[in-house]
Amino acid sequence: MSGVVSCRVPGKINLDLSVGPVREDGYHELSTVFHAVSVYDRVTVQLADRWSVHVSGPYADRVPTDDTNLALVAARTLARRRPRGLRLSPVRIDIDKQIPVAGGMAGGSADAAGALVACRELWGLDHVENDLLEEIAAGLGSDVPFLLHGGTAIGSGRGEQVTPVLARGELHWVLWAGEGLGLSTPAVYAECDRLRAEQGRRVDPPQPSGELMTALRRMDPEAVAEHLHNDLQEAAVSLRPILAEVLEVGLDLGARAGIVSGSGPTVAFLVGTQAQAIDLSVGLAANGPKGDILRAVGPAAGAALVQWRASAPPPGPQLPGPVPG
Ligand SMILES: C[C@@](CO)(OP(=O)(O)O)[C@H](O)COP(=O)(O)OP(=O)(O)OC[C@H]1O[C@@H](n2ccc(N)nc2=O)[C@H](O)[C@@H]1O
Ligand SMILES: Nc1ncnc2c1ncn2[C@@H]1O[C@H](COP(=O)(O)OP(=O)(O)O)[C@@H](O)[C@H]1O
Repeated sequence: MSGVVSCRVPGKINLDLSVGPVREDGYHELSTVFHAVSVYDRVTVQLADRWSVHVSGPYADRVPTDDTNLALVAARTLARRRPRGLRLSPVRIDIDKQIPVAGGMAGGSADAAGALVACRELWGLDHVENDLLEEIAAGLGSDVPFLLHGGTAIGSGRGEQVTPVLARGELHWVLWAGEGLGLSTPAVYAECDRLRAEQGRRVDPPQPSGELMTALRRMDPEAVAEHLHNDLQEAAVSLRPILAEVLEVGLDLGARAGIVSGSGPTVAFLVGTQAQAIDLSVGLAANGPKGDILRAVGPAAGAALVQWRASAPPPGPQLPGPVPG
């Protein structure tokens, strides 16, 4: 196969994040409820003479374009799983980055999942079934398998074991992403451990919340709001105290609940309707600490192929405007 293949992939929030003890491999045992939301990156791949990645979009300047870019790592990892004797061309990867970076929304993992799905198609790797793709995804990062699935799902183990949750209907979210506040995931887990040790807290094995599962089956925003929970929130607020203010302003403005997403610092507010989401977005923009405000609906579908073009467009005249990556 040749041409250009594009994949659309969502960001996630965690409706429940229960962090257990540290394992021997250094990871924490988790029970989480992932929820994909309608904020999407687009990952486009095409055959090229050499490996490269180019990033555009509002958060492009915060994404590495060297060998550490997770989409590039994913494509190269998949290429190593080719059948014996088959030679695969390197690819050029273009990412339209709409998911806030280092925000607890798993944008890097999303790009990795998108690159896996797009490159499998581009290279025609039909032997790579979904199970194998998931195994490769898990090796790339704990959140990556979920971004292949999307929807709402329980994550167990270190988060890489994904079981879909039956949930009908949709939830409306307003997301606040602070400018320049990015948090490193390992630093937030370490702060969580530090706070637990300082307070002498016992750490129990993590459990999914039965009440949240029931609320999700009915997709009742009020009941879901009551059972949102994140064990990393205290650590994220400890490292970025402004998040306490963001949560307070959102709740004062009428959100049913607010929660730090994953390791943060993105804050997700749950509201009842689209109209309430618009009201809250306007209120947060006017009264909240400075940040990007995004409206989203969940659950969103996971990594999905959205475009095949026979060839790359010929280089056109240089028009003023955003410079392509
Ligand atoms: C916190 C969560 C919640 O969904 O997401 P983000 O907020 O980063 O998006 C995840 O657990 C992040 O998953 P991901 O970002 O894929 O992490 P990985 O690359 O696998 O691991 C990065 C580092 O995070 C810590 N880590 C991660 C997962 C886990 N169960 N226990 C951990 O202690 C470890 O320090 C590890 O070295
Ligand atoms: N394609 C990518 N998109 C975003 N970040 C990436 C990417 N590849 C590598 N990274 C690195 O991963 C880090 C974590 O980014 P991200 O996945 O957005 O956050 P989080 O782990 O909080 O969900 C970033 O700071 C960045 O250095």
